Amino acid sequence: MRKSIATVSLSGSLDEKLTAAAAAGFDGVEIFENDLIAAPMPPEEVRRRAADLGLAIDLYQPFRDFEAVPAGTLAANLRRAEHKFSVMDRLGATTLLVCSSVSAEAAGDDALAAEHLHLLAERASAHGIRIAYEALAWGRHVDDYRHAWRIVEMADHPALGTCLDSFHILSRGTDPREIEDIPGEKVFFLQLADAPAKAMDVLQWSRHYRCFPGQGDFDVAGMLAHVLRTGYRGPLSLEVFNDVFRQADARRTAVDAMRSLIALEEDTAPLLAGDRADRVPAPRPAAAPAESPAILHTPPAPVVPTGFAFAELAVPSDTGGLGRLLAALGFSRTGVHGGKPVELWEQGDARLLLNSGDGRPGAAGPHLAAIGLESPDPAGSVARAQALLSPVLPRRRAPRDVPLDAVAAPDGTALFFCRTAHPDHPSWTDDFRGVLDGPTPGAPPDGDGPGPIGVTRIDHVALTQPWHHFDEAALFYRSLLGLRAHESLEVADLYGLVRSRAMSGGGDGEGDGGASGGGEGGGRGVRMVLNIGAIPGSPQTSWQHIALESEDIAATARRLNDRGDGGRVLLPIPDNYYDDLEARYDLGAARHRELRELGLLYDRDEHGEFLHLYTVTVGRVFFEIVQRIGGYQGYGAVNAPVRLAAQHASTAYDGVTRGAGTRRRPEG
Ligand SMILES: O=C(O)c1ccc(O)c(O)c1
Ligand SMILES: [Mg+2]
Repeated sequence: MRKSIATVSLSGSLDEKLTAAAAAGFDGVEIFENDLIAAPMPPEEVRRRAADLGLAIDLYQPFRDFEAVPAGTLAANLRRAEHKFSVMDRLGATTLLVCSSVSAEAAGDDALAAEHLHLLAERASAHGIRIAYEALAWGRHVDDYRHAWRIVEMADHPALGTCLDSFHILSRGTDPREIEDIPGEKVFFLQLADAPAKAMDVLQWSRHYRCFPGQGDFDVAGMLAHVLRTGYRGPLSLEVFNDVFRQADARRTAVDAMRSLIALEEDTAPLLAGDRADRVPAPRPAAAPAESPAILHTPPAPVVPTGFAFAELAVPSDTGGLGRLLAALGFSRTGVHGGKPVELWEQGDARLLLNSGDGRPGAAGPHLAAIGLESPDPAGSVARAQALLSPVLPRRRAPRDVPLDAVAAPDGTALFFCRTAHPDHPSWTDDFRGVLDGPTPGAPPDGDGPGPIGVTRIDHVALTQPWHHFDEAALFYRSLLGLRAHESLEVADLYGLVRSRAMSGGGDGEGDGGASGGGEGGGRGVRMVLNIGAIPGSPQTSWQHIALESEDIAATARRLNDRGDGGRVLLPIPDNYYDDLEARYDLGAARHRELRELGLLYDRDEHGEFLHLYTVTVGRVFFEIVQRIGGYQGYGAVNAPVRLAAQHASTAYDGVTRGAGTRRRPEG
């Protein structure tokens, strides 16, 4: 369907807004009056500029406090309207949004409101203009779309219709099903916005917290399906008042906005496809056939990753402290790239790349630069990513390298789509045939490392997003990879509150813990966690981490401690944590003692239990080792505050000594 965006949703001058909307592929815009008033261009030039950019001006808005007023005010309001009509003539805009009155002068008199709107529509039609009447959720007398529609119906003028706005409908919990009682040709406009669930004044909620569909808690797709069943075929237009978007880069916001509409169409299509023929309204003269879900454009289907191929860490110049940490954690250096300073480290099916040639300038030590995802169809993954407007990275990194498909996530992380060691597809691991320049650090002279500790695979990867790009990133990863988003959590840090959202998918046992394995490539799917990053200048740190799976974490922890590595590389957990754990759960004295001695953290959910431990941090990165027992679905978020506090107490790891401020740990 045609896609539009209100200029109020983007930052900058009117010209910057139009440019950004066009660059992101929008077909049209709603011009918000304040944006025009403040613009140095006359309306004719705005019209030309929009036309040059290929943008239609689909709506001019808002016209406020018009209806059901005393006679004197009505005369003044009609005069005001005539001025707007002439501005619209100059702009070439043919639909004016009138929002329900908030004025104390307005009467709660539907017949009077209808009479006045009829008058307005009559004046508008002389200019070839249509009036779209919208119920604001905080309108003085009209705050419900059904009420606005009753008045429009009563006014009965061909140039008068209604404007539906998902925020006003869904914020108040109004039943959206009655939308289907409105004839599609009387829905003159459709505005879409999502919002996070909040118990607050609806006007403040609307003006500050709206977000793009898929980024909040509303069922926007469900509402859109109702609207499309009326036969409405006008634009899908985003009208998002949001404090962050008002400040953010307009071009980036516009891409985020477009991605959200593409994903919304995709989410809505199956709702319409399920329509029975007898539920589809008879086609109305002015409307396109309603039975065709093909009106919704859908991108290539997601190729859900079946697992992690690798995680790539950028390290400043030599692998140093991080290499020693990996060796202590039982990884072996098994290969080096033929043409670049990139090492492959492995343990079980967990593969890590240490790239010392790709440090981002100014990056504070090692950071997670790329994620390799196992894809049953790497080309399909890239096609999906492109359809969702993610930049595709150059396909071949060097002439001899195995071709690897990769795209850039909004946070700069590169996502590679891999087919590891599969007969039909070249494997990226073939690039790692270079000659190692010595044994794994910490290894005996002839050995390849101090030896594995039972790590089997990457369980999940946690990325930190700048606070103002969190919703964008969550929508990106979820829609691109076809993952299911879990509930948003808040975790207390010593110096802040970390918002955290997990997403997962692609496992054979998805939804029941994914513990069964099997499937293509033994895929158990991917789990990712997005955490909100620190506000610049805050002592909170934007850590990233890689969680590794062990099938027997107690044995893993014991092995680390027995060889003296535990005390060096593990994050110490305070005794207070274990005292509290004993109060919360009765796991038996022996088990409590073991958890305390080994420094393991514990959680459980309705599916099973979770045991985990953390390493110290190198640069921005640390590792977690986890064991999921019986299909536990979470991430141990309840323990994150203890981890964050311990991390603040522990200084950066140099590969030799543990940081200051740490406390005793059994050394085996
Ligand atoms: O917040 C407002 O005033 C406002 C104005 C116009 C709209 O379409 C709307 O949804 C809200
Ligand atoms: Mg609106």
